Amino acid sequence: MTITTHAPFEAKIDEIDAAPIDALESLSDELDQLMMREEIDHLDAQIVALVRRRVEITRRAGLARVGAGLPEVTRHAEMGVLRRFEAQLGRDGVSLGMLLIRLGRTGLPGRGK
Ligand SMILES: O=C(O)C(=O)C[C@]1(C(=O)O)C=C[C@@H](O)C=C1
Repeated sequence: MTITTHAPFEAKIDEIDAAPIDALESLSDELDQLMMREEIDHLDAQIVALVRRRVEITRRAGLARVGAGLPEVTRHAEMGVLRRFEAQLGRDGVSLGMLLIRLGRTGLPGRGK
């Protein structure tokens, strides 16, 4: 079970409760920023989990190919990945796709090949 604490929010809400009316706008902006920060952190954690999962699956696919006597790498599939990333994200998408493909080849730090 994951326990999430919202201490920064609670502290901010207490501050808003106690604030004079003319300070409310800037306090509410700070609250928006805290909420956005929390969402960004949450998205980053999801991205990391997805990258880990992708590495695991692509390594398994590579090992299966080797087990079947095929090359570990399939350039055709890699080009398809890069084209899809480019279509969605442009040139930086290609860089991101290459990074993901490379992580699949090298494995994650501390986990061996
Ligand atoms: O699509 C596959 O078959 C994969 O193994 C995945 C993947 C990738 O990272 O996208 C990994 C290695 C291959 O060379 C091609 C593509």
